[in-house]
Amino acid sequence: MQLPPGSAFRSVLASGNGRPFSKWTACSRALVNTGRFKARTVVPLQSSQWYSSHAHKTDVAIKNCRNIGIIAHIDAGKTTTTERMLHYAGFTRRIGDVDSGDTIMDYMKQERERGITITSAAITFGWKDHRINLIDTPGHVDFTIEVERSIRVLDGAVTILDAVAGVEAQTETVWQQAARQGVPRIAFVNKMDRAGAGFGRTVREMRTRLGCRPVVIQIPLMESPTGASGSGANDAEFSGVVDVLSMEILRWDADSKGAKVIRSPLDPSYPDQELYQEAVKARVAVVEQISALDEKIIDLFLTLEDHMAIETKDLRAAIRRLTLSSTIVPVLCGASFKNIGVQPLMDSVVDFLPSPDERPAAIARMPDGKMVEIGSGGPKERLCALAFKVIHDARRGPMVFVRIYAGQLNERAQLWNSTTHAKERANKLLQMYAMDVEEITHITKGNIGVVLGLKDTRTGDTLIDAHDSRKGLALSGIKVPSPVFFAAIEPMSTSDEKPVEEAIKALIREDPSLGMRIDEETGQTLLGGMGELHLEVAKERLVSDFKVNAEMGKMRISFKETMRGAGIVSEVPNWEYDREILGKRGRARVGISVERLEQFEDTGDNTSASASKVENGKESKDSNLASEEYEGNEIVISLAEQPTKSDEAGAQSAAEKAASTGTVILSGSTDLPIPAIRNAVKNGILSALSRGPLLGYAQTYLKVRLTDLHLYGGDSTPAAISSCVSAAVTEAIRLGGNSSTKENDSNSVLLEPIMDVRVEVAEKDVGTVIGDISGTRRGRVLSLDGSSHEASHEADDLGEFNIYAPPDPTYTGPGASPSSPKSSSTGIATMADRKSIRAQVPLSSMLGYDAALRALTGGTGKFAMEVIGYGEMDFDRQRELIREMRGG
Ligand SMILES: Nc1nc2c(ncn2[C@@H]2O[C@H](COP(=O)(O)OP(=O)(O)OP(=O)(O)O)[C@@H](O)[C@H]2O)c(=O)[nH]1
Repeated sequence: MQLPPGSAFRSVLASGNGRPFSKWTACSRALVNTGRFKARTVVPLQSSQWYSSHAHKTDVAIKNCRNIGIIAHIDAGKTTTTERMLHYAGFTRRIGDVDSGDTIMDYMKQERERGITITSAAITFGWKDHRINLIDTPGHVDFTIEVERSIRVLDGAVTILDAVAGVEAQTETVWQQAARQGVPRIAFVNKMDRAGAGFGRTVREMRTRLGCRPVVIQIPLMESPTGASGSGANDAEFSGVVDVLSMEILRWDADSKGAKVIRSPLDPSYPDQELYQEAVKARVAVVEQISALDEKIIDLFLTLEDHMAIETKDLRAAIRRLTLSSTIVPVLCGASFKNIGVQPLMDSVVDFLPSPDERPAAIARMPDGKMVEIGSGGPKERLCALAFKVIHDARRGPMVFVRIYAGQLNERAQLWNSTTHAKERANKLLQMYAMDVEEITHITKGNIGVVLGLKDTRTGDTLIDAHDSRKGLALSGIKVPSPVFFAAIEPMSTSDEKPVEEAIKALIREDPSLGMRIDEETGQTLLGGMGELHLEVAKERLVSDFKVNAEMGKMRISFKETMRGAGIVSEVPNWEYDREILGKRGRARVGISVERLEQFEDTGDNTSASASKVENGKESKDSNLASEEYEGNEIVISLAEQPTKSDEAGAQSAAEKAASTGTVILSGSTDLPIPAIRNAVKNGILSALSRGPLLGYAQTYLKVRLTDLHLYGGDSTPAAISSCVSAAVTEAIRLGGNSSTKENDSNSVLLEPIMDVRVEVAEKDVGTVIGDISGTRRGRVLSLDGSSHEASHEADDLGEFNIYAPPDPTYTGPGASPSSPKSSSTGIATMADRKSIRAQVPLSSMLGYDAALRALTGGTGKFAMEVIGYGEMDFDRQRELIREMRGG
């Protein structure tokens, strides 16, 4: 399948599971919306290490900050684990229960109703003198930008896996998102109490399906409640963990709801010798795995010559080093629901995940186009913050979640939004806790907080000090994919039109992956989104949160258009525009060239491979100051004024330089400054690209270059320049296209969204599912069982890394350790003998796939998918679609 190079984004789209993703909720928003918002009312809860340590104060040393997120598959236990974290950190008096819907995180209406996470935010709690900012990463794939934006501000991630289900399709997807952004990860294998739990199998799957180096630092403790015969007993249950670094047994006191952790040494005299021997085996494995990767440990090992003699602190320090560099992934286990294993997980967050200053410096683009590092300039560095989330609050206005990359943000600071070029004022600063909201005076570097009072700041914008001269400084923001679905939003009456439009704008400010445009033919307002659920929720929010009267029409796929034939260049060297606009003459003359960008063959390499291709492209474009990317198009406007006549030699060399760099020397006369002209040219190009000639869809994969510009003094207003450029671009596209390959009377072609699909099915269903994908659904199967995936993962060279995975006592399905002693009658084998199919399929063929897959697999199949770009539609489908859309 051909995917042109501009397919820069990879947005997650839809889940193949009847029930969508996570419930971990934007408690901040919920608190506000439900009147639980209590500024200045932080009530210290008793026995909290957090309050006693004062780690919640805003001035916690940066080395003691952790900005982390939990990434997981649906139902893996994210909410359950988070509730325990907050409780054990002393931030909630009681543990909320997911199943009765009374968790801290479960307030937002749509989330309660649908049981999913819609928005993401951050809450702060303390653990062992550290301040942990837990940033929500919603799992539902329709809310892709939520995931991207939270991963963008994370310094580290906890991946929760379900011990019964193992690595699932969606785990892979979110894992890859974190991997693409180089976020260090630790793993927690949850639900170890369930029959069919397979810790060892899950660890092996991490190696084969996630392509990482899992290092097991805990093994499950299985004990008989009757105290019968240790871990080998038939009635053995999950009762704790063995810390193989410290060689200790950890049990949780049920009376204190797991708040008390009881540690006891595991030494050669321990009665359950089977457990002791397994723990020794695990520790030996850790030492061997780490010494192959870390010089300090190999040196220690060569000196001590004993795997058991290397001290815990040395091992932990090495694991930290290797986790920070994303070389290994430490693996822990537990059962959050049974209050087992959460505190060591919190310790691991502190011990193994990076502080903000241990992460590579953030990169920002200076107004002159140069890329610079932000945050490495010491304490005096000026403020630079990224707005990573906007929540609309009816009473207080927008709440903007920011992460500070440099300097400090003070209450009442005058700010400059260098993305929208607008002045802003930080009226109030807030810190969000589990149950409370605290008003604070400042937010320091590396930290996360909420700003009130910002009027025009949107998700992804960069904020700097109002007096900073770097006015256009932009942190590499969150890439916003263009919507792949749209639906008409119909106000109920004319008096509802304005409120509906305003409400949609507010929604888009919160969630830039929504889009709005007006259909020129019907005059309808079209709302675009990343999935059917995404649009449905947006519509519901319009009605319930914004109280507007509107209905939503049928959802449709958002196609794109482009010039037919890769590499084709179409030029309009002299496009003259001379028209009256509102009684005033408008004139300009431009030269434009439009090139259809090269296509590349997506080999089905893992996402990171394709993403890196695009990233490389972006880097090279970034170094060309005149070039910008818009929705897969490249726009090149390099403009220079005419050199003055008095400097003939200078004029000549400037002209030569301009010719060699492709810079256009402005001719004619004008009073407009170059930036204003450039802006007018850009607007003209964007206007032409926003509607294609076939069905009016946005155009993509085009490189549009300004090749000439002549202005006629006062007649060449910005509006005249834009209109002239727009008409020239449209003409170039009309003339372009490869006539030798065109199958109809147009030089343009329709493009459709192409999905990267991961399907998990039982082995017996593989043939049927593959047949369906490659037949009816017009898809291309890339791999079976993640083989190509593994080869191209971030950890390309996993070398001779030997996996250690303990036996799985309650599991005997395929993939179980040979020594697994017991069998399971839970039907889990069907889950475990599953195969993973990876394919590329047009989105239009994936509509309703959830039900179809269930029917094909007797309800056991699962899938996840993300958009990887747009592919050319075949001629018959294009003709059919055009006929349908144009009404015959
Ligand atoms: N047996 C068992 N069940 C658990 C455990 N942890 C979570 N659960 C259950 O698993 C289900 C999902 O847990 P959640 O905490 O809601 O998982 P989540 O990842 O937040 O789920 P979504 O928000 O739906 O994506 C609930 O019914 C929990 O009670 C565990 O350790 N053991």
